[in-house]
Amino acid sequence: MSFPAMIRTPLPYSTTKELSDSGVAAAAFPFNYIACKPPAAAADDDENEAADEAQIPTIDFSLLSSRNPDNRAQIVRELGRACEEWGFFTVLNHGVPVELQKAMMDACVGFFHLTAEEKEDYMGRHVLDPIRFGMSFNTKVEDVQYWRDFLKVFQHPVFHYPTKPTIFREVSEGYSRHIRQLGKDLLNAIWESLGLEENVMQEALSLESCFQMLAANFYPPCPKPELALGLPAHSDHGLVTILMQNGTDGLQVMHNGKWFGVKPLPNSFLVNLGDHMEIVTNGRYKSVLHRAKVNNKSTRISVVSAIGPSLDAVVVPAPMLVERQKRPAAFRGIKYRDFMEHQQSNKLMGKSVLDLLRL
Ligand SMILES: O=C(O)CCC(=O)C(=O)O
Ligand SMILES: [Fe+2]
Repeated sequence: MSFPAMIRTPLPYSTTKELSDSGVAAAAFPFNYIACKPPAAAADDDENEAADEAQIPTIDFSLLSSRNPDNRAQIVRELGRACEEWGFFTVLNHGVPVELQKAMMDACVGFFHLTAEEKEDYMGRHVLDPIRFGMSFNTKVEDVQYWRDFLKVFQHPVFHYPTKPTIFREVSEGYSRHIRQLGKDLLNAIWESLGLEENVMQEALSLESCFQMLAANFYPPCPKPELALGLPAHSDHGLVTILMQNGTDGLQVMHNGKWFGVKPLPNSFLVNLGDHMEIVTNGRYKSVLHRAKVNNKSTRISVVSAIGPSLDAVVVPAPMLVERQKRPAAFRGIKYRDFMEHQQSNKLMGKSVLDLLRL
């Protein structure tokens, strides 16, 4: 087995895009980007990646507003099953205009194509800063860097936007409103699937001032995709995450101990449950581990909307569920802001932050 030549000193590129565009990593792959074992040593992992065709649950969102109560009851049951068995599903007929999705994707592309100097305004910021650009996940604490640039923008309860490209403001304002409504409708159906009352949950999580963040991920072509990762295995911090991507695949979700490659259906959103869903349901609906692979052919872009409780909410397992499950609360409460800050300031590692709260 031959290892590629490796660079051991830090590289003078301020973004992953610049590094990819430069072509230097093709000649000598930078040592600090090696996140995976070389293929020959990773035979076990490869076996785990076999099952791409498996059916990820699909939810026809239009049935949630059906006049026929049997249709709604049926889809709520299906949603509950998808949450319980996968923590991950595809949403079809979601009502978000396809032109708006495309415009949002284009605005994100426009941002990543700004010069490194223009993006630098948003670099090196605190993890709770409402607009933040960076590479990898958190370069301050990581030994391994991930093959990714990102833009994170807080959109609710206060709407923020980067000033360039100028179209970003208008497009992301409309997109965030549609996605927030989709998220709220999904949450209400999820509460219903558990027999929880909408207004009780609304109050417990202060959902009128729910936190919403847009994270745009830019994974440029990587000359050694088998050695690098776009993002390592992790769960998201919020309640639900709603994801769209450009035409390039790379997302994998963990299901029954195996990695599943996700190939989204046209005009669909992928939804995964976050750690706060696991906390509030006392472990009944679990957050799902996922990761992003990279490839050596084309840039992959994912645009991810995280929807969570109010940043000031202290989330605990819903008392009604705890009572019904006849087992004690499995998590202690923490303010959502503190949870998020902790996750974003440390190395991204599986469910490491949620694990700290287990009782
Ligand atoms: O790029 C993807 O598909 C996943 C992104 C992701 O997991 C995240 O931003 O939290
Ligand atoms: Fe994620």
